[in-house]
Formats: sequence, structure tokens, C-alpha cells
Amino acid sequence: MTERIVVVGAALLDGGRLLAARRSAPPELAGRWELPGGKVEPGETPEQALERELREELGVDAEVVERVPGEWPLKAPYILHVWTVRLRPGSAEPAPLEDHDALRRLAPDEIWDVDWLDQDVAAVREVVARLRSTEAC
Ligand SMILES: Nc1nc2c([nH]c(=O)n2[C@H]2C[C@H](O)[C@@H](COP(=O)(O)OP(=O)(O)OP(=O)(O)O)O2)c(=O)[nH]1
Repeated sequence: MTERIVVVGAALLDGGRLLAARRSAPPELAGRWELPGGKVEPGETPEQALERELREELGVDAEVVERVPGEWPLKAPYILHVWTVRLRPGSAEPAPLEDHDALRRLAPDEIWDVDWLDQDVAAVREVVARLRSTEAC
């Protein structure tokens, strides 16, 4: 069986805005925008991995809420799973501490203003569809 390594990405939603992060490395990904997160390490649940990655990369105390249905292939052997996330009360505001050099909080009509990684576009589209349906409730 082919090995698959899950990369967890955060749809960090705040006041109807989605947090996007601009990668600073490696060179082939630098300057493109992504959902912050990273690889699930052996022995971790996806939720633990995502909370750890967000603490390391953004300095926040985040709570994973729920999985966005779907999975998106990245460069083999990676596969992207996305979870909605919110900040716990008292958390610091996100800052680009590691792996990123800029952050943006995108309103629904700004989502496509940034140059998302090609492989993230379908995942972001799914996040936006859910954001819109939540707003409609
Ligand atoms: N975090 C994240 N990684 C992504 C996304 N889209 C995408 O292709 N990737 C790729 C970049 C990397 O090749 C791989 C894992 O990302 P990473 O570098 O953030 O993972 P990590 O923090 O665990 O990595 P490491 O530096 O500890 O090795 O997934 C995305 O939306 N979020």
C-alpha cells in the first residue's frame, strides 16, 4: 500500500474571516498562501497535531472544532485534511512566527485576492462554501 502522510490545515475563522498564511519556505512554495498547519506526527491525533502546529507557527492557543469533509492530494505522499478551528479565550493573536512571513484575515469577498498554493484551491473553495452556509443559518 502506498504510504500517505496527512497534513492538517486550519480553517481559522474569526468574525466570518478566514486566516491565510504566506509561506516563507521552501523556495518552491515561498510567497504562496496556504492554510497554516503541518504533518501529523506518529502517535498524534490530527487535532493534537493541528493545535501543536498552530502554537508553533502562529503562537496561538487554538481549539479544533470539526473536519471539513474531503481530502486533497498534495505532493506525494502528503494529503491535506482541513479542520475548522477557533481561538480559545485568552489566546494571543496569530503572528507569523515560523514558516510564514505574512498573515491575512480574508473576508468572503477577498478570499481569491491571495495567490493560494494550487493544491489548496479546491480545499479553500470547500471552506468558503461552508462559511457561506453557516452565515445563512
Ligand atoms: N501546512 C500546510 N502545508 C501544505 C498546505 N498545502 C501544501 O501543499 N502543503 C505542503 C507543504 C509541505 O510540503 C507539506 C507539509 O507542510 P509543513 O511544512 O507545514 O509541515 P511541517 O510543519 O510538519 O513540516 P516540517 O517543517 O516539520 O518538516 O504540505 C497547506 O495548506 N498547509
